[in-house]
Amino acid sequence: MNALAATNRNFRNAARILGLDSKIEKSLMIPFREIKVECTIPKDDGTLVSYVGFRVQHDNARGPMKGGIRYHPEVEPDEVNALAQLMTWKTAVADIPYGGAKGGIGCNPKDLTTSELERLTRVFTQKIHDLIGVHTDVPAPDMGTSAQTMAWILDEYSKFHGHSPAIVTGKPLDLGGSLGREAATGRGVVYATEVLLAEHGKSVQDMSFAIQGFGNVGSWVAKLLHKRGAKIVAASDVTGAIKNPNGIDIPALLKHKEETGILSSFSGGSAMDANELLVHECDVLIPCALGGVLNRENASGVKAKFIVEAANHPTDPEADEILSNKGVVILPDIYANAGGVTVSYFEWVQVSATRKRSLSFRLRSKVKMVS
Ligand SMILES: NC(=O)C1=CN([C@@H]2O[C@H](COP(=O)(O)OP(=O)(O)OC[C@H]3O[C@@H](n4cnc5c(N)ncnc54)[C@H](O)[C@@H]3O)[C@@H](O)[C@H]2O)C=CC1
Ligand SMILES: O=C(O)CCC(=O)C(=O)O
Repeated sequence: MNALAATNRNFRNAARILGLDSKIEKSLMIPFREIKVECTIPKDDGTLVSYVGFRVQHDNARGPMKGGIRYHPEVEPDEVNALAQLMTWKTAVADIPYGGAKGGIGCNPKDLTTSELERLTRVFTQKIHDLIGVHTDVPAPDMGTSAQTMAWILDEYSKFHGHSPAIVTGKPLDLGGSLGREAATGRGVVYATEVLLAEHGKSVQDMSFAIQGFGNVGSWVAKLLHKRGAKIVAASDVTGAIKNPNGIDIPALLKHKEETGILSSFSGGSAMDANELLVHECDVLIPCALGGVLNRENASGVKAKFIVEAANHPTDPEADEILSNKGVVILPDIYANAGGVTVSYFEWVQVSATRKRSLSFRLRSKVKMVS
């Protein structure tokens, strides 16, 4: 199902349960602003290449709009709209004073060199700089982007508006980033999983896990679960999947991935088809990659008793219904993965407070010099 249709359907159901006024329901389904920009850059060999960049600002009733920037070939308007809407609900669930936004560029970052990625990020920032702002819309990393991407945005934005470290979160520590932001989404997923299992009289040590996606979120989830003594029986990324019924040695897998870039060639498990991971034998399935991966085609084959949505909207509404009928417990994305945006909020507050202190210090020094 189309990502926006799915998100709207879930929202309409929630609105009905809440007894939300139909006029408010309608206004919340229409985004505050949708931005679409052309981003043309010279590649390293001098040829020009054009991409389309998006930023959807969904709602700002509770505070500045907040959400990641994704670089992925499947980035398209409906998907970004859906993700922006989810950010509004997520910041409300986490009770942080933000609204929701999301952005992205339809590109494959793996096909671009570092300097091409830098040029693309800077051009995108030039196109949107007057529509984002420290108190209006604050981007962060998402799939295919990182602290480095945020540093480029910060630098480019600051050329127009003066040094503005609070314009992005998830930036490098040297530029005012927060300790723990990189791990925060995965850590939040693990805390949420522990609470969910405890409610069912279980603990992570008793359970077997399958993890789809081994990037920022998936690798932190795996690392932290493994540290707690959980058994991870399957893991995947875009290059393939591996399984080991006795539990994968996660630190060794992380090292292997860093050295080779290929998860499925790890000798501590046997390779399997990446799609198989979703229907692999396990107690808890944690999708940490793309949206819509659980759908009517594969939902009936899911063996897990619990699904923790670390990715955004990994379960489409048709799959939701099939899984619920099977008694599978699903922990929704807007709760399960809210650790990232929560630490982003702390980073934003810290850097804003530091900037205010340093401005008032500079002002006091000037007054002193004058007097
Ligand atoms: N980074 C963050 O702080 C947050 C991320 N999320 C969500 O978590 C998910 C993952 O984000 P990140 O880890 O940041 O992205 P990332 O770019 O660091 O990692 C994505 C991972 O997914 C894998 N992948 C891509 N296609 C796949 C496929 N077809 N099958 C299996 N694996 C595949 C990639 O190989 C990579 O390992 C996304 O849905 C994102 O929106 C949610 C909240 C915050
Ligand atoms: O940290 C942030 O501001 C946004 C994180 C994000 O994009 C998400 O939670 O999906």
